[in-house]
Amino acid sequence: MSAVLTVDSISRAFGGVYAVRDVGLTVAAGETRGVIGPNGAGKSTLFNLISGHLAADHGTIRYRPNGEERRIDRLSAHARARLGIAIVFQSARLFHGMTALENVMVGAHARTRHGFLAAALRLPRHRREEAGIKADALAALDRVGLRDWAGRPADALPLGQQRSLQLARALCAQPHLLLLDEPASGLRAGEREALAQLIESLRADGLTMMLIEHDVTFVSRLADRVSVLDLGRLIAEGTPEQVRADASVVAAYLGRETTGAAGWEATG
Ligand SMILES: Nc1ncnc2c1ncn2[C@@H]1O[C@H](COP(=O)(O)OP(=O)(O)OP(=O)(O)O)[C@@H](O)[C@H]1O
Repeated sequence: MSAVLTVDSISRAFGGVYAVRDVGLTVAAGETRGVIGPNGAGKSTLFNLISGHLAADHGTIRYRPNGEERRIDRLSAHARARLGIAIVFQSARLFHGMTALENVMVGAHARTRHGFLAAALRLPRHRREEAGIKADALAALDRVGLRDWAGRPADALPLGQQRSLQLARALCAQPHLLLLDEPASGLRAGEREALAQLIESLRADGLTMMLIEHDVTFVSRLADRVSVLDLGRLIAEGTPEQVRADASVVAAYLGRETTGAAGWEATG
């Protein structure tokens, strides 16, 4: 199967300390890739390097949503978003005081062609585009099970549904590669299950995803393959079963993080 994403020897340091060091990985079309590792391993930094919210010091990133492969590591985050790379950040970034629908529509405006002037003047082409965005936003809300919440204030949603709303905002752009940074963190059991089912259904639709997750049971259920980072380096990669049996992975968790070790053992 062809690769959607090829990261080659990517590095990024902060104040002389590597957050990500010489990491290379390939994500196949339609794959769900888990990314795990102890606190501070470099997982979020890796995602920001892929989405363009951080610039790499070294290394290349190539992307092939369909057809031709291109180098994207010098492109802005906005340009990468337009090419279909969407990221859902760990912390909720909703626009308060807006409805659920408006929150999704604001995300979609980033990719409109006519821009601010046409919107400000309310030109016909803008109104047509606006109607299209609204339809896409409603479809995205429907996809995550929030269609009935479209007109309600985003702040009124429980945390689990706020996460789904962020996912809807990402899906509204019809991405080819979706990066999810700990989408289940802080959720209650029922909310986690709903989120897992949603991710499974996106996977069944063939969407290529990368998923940072601390809970090894959760990631093992969802991921085709798992990449393990520790202290900025990629220390293991394989199926969930393979990485769980990898001595260096077990050592990284047991050595540095009590909660991680507990989560690890719980998977048996
Ligand atoms: N903007 C920044 N400025 C300085 N240091 C940073 C910055 N972002 C990340 N780091 C450092 O880089 C390292 C990797 O951090 P990162 O957030 O990528 O790890 P992580 O694996 O996502 O951790 P967690 O599981 O705790 O979210 C850490 O030592 C962190 O302190």
